[in-house]
Amino acid sequence: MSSSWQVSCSAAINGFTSNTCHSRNYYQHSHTTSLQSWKVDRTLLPRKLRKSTQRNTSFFTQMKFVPHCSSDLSTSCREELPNYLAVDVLQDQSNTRKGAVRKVLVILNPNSGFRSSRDVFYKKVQSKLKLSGFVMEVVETAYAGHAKVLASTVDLNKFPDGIICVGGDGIVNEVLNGLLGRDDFEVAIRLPIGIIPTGSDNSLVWTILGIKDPVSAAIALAKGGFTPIDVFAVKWIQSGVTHFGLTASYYGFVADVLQLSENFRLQLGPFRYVAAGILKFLSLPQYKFEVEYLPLSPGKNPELKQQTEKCYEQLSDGGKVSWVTRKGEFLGIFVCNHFCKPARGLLSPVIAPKAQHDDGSLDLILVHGSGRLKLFCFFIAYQFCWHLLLPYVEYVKVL
Ligand SMILES: Nc1ncnc2c1ncn2[C@@H]1O[C@H](COP(=O)(O)OP(=O)(O)OP(=O)(O)O)[C@@H](O)[C@H]1O
Repeated sequence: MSSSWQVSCSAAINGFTSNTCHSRNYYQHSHTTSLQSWKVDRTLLPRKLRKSTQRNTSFFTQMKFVPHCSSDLSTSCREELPNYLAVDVLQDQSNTRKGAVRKVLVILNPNSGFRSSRDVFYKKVQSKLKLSGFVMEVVETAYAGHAKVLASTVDLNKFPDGIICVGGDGIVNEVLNGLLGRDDFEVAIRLPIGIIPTGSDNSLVWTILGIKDPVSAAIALAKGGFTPIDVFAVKWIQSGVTHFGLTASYYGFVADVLQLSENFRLQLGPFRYVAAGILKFLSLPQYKFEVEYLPLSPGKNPELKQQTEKCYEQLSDGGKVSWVTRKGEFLGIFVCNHFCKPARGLLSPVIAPKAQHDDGSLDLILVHGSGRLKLFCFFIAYQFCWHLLLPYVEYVKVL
């Protein structure tokens, strides 16, 4: 069986954000057959959108996205961002200045993580947001995909200041895809997305802003500001379906684990990943992929020279950048938009230590080979962030 997909990165997000090292900000592609053959056809539209002037101050992300048009991307994204006034989270609501009122839709997933979203939001977060001027309409998701439907149909005029997601990376990803799937996506993508992390992992918030508890997230939201984040797109060529993401796209072992883990969500909650990992490890299939990628030219960023050297040698003559092909057995392929730091775990290792969430490129990690021993060594090394030193691991920045 073969599948083909295309990745394009044609946008950036300003503000804060959405997740995954696990996640659903990441796309999970996997097969359960013993031998997998995938054709990977990736196109990354290289323009970076301008960033918010207020950075790293909140969980609000504001997207500016122009899909599939590299030429006019920069001009299409020059509009000024809404100016979020910083307010004191402790101020009394009666003193809230005119203009500081922020009307937002809150999408709450009651099933996220340990299913504590309701408790966390109503007991610890809501009052703080109210005090800082948020006027909220709260909708609880009733089924998987509900957040996407809400984001794709919401009246943008009713909630001009954004959507706050109370949940994990999956909910954020649904909102992202809902907004980008609208007919008026060019307007919708300017809507900020905020996150109150109550999910299993919330890698996006943790990685990019260093915040993992909901109260800190609420305070960050109250303070205002944006964090720019690139958006990448994964297009399944055969079906024509496109998914957007902020965190990563996984293929091979990790993708299979994420997929399998969904079977244990109800029983195990966040511990489902460990159970699925052990099961998949014990029944490890062989994964065979054909990957084509466009390495980032070292000329564009001298600091990246070392990282891309290996691949750059393979580029064609005349300074013309060409695709690099890798074919064979892989334990896994990671395509990361940020360095992917899991919010849980003792050592908090990162998968792609050089990945930047706002640099207009993706970091590709190819784990060559097959077999449990190699996989075990990879994950042990990963715990100490030594995995890139392994001879069968290739790391390259790609467009
Ligand atoms: N009411 C619901 N019932 C069942 N599934 C839901 C419901 N609401 C949302 N979902 C699904 O649950 C998925 C996971 O939700 P979410 O990301 O909030 O939590 P999580 O998986 O615990 O956290 P993380 O994504 O950080 O690991 C979402 O992608 C969504 O499709």
